[in-house]
Amino acid sequence: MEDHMSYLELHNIKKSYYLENEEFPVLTGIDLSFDQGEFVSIVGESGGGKTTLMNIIGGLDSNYSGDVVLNGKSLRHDTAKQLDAYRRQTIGFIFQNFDLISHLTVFNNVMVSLQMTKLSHKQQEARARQLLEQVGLKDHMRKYPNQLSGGQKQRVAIARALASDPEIIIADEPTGALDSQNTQEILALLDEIAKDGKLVITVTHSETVANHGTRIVRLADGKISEDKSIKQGYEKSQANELSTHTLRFGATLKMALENMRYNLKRNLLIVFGAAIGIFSVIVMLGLGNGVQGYINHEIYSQVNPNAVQVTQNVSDSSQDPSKIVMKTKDQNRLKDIKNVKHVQDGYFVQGGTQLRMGRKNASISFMQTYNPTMLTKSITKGHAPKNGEIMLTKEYAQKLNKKHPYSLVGKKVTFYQNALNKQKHPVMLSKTLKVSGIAKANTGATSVTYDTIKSIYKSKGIKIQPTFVTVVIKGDVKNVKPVQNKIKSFKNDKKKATYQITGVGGMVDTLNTYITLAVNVLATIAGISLLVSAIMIIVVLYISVSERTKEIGILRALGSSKGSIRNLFFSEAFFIGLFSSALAIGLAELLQVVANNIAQRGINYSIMQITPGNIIFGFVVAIFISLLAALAPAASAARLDPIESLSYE
Ligand SMILES: Nc1ncnc2c1ncn2[C@@H]1O[C@H](COP(=O)(O)OP(=O)(O)OP(=O)(O)O)[C@@H](O)[C@H]1O
Repeated sequence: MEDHMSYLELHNIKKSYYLENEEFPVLTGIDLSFDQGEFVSIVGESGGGKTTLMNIIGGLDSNYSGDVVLNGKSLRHDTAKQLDAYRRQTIGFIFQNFDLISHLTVFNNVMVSLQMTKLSHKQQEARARQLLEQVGLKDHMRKYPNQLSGGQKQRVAIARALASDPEIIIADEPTGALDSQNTQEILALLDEIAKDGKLVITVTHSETVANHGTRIVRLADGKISEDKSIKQGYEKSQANELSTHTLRFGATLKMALENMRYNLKRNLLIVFGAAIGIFSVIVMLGLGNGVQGYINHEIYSQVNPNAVQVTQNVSDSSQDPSKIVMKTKDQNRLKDIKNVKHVQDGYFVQGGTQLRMGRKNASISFMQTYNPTMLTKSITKGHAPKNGEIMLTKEYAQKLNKKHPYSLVGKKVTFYQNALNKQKHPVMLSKTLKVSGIAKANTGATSVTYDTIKSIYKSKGIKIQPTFVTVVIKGDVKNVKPVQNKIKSFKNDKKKATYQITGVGGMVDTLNTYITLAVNVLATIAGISLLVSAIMIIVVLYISVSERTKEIGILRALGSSKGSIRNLFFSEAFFIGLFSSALAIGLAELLQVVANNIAQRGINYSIMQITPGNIIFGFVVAIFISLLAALAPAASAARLDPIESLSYE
């Protein structure tokens, strides 16, 4: 009859394993009570269910019948989160095979547990140092587990188990892998812990270990066959467990970094592989900007971007000449558009034009009135035509003077033009004009002023009306597009566009649309390598999960929640994304320097222009894709069963 309540009580614990519906009972009704200050050894034949019982006591297994009661409170109804907290705070595990995390130093192995306590970072470090000194590892803190002897590894495990100052230490064959010398030392440490008033429960096959404790419990056929006290238990501890929380995101980030550093070569390759995709996308975007800029630069060096030529939209090719006239009504409408400075009359002279100078002739297929779309800087010699003057392209000037086309500037030429008069009779117009200047080869450049052409026609009684107008736009080039869009938006009664934008302005617009399209297609193709990168990251993370199954089991035993395990892999993916985008951007910038250097020499223009927006885009896309790729592997890591993970080889 119990007249007092023990610290830890097991009530009628039963557990069976099932293989294809066949029941294998392992524990068939265990009743035990333990108190603080006891050092209990559980012995029994192999396969007798000792480990199974420890997993139940340790909160790793909740699939049993019966009850575990801690300090009067049953674990039965604890949620998964409460069991995590129980393992973190109340239980310290020590395993036969030490189960240290191989990519963390001795110090950091202990820190993993301490990071789950609410101590400040300073206090955590101080406690890690103090615990390692306590187990005699003062000089080995910076080593990795594979640089330690078996006995030393087990001391690290003990220091780690003590991190949160838990009340219960569970040691499953803690000396099973050790020689007799080390066994003695580890037993002495466990005895110390019990003396401090903790409850130490070990599973053992060794009589030496069993005789070292205060009590021996024997298991046979799933039941307790013997329970004997060999020594008086120690005084119960006065110290309190430290309060804890699960592994925080900052800690998982740090662990992910340490893991990447431990497998440096492999991770560098992964980062490099992932960088290729981002690199090609950024390069494509940068080249797109550059090519577009270059083409616009080339075009705008010959024409004025702030002026657009507008005609009536005569798609139905009707021969009615009155339909192509830009009437006052049209002009006023255009003048009223926001940012339009003024609208200027223009006239196309098509066919039947001849120039004569001395005995030389040049026939001109197309000519228009001089207007502000032409840039004065495209005039190589002389100036724009004034009234009574004509500007020639170099091509036509050469027809009149092959050797010295520029010598024509200032000379007189006779202009002949076939036309129909009011009575529809052919007449020949003629007028002597002075050559004002020679412009770069460009069809629109052979030109006279609107007033000049008007007066030439008027001399034969023919009245002309503007066949196009030039709309001049105020201020910045960025005002041009809205004006163009507005012009295109006017509709006639057939719901068709009333006007058409002709000349280079319209062409630039179309060209830019095509370039943007081409760049997007290329960037999408480059994006396919992003997909390859993403698949690679998924594969790598799955491999990482299976490689680190044991580590996941250890972390779960130490009390990390599923969420922390998930975060561990998200952290790793985050770094892969971050580092690969940084590498990709670095490489792209480097390529940009080289490419622009070459381009400057060739075409005098920086052909690759990576914008800050492109860089931010690269970072965001890389990290987003990496995190997306981590979704499935991280979830599968979090789903792993802690007991199975711990026994994973
Ligand atoms: N996941 C499992 N599925 C099926 N059977 C299991 C599983 N885990 C353990 N067992 C079985 O339950 C029994 C008890 O196993 P347990 O590991 O608890 O024994 P043990 O007393 O710790 O043995 P040992 O002293 O050899 O370590 C064994 O027969 C084992 O085969």
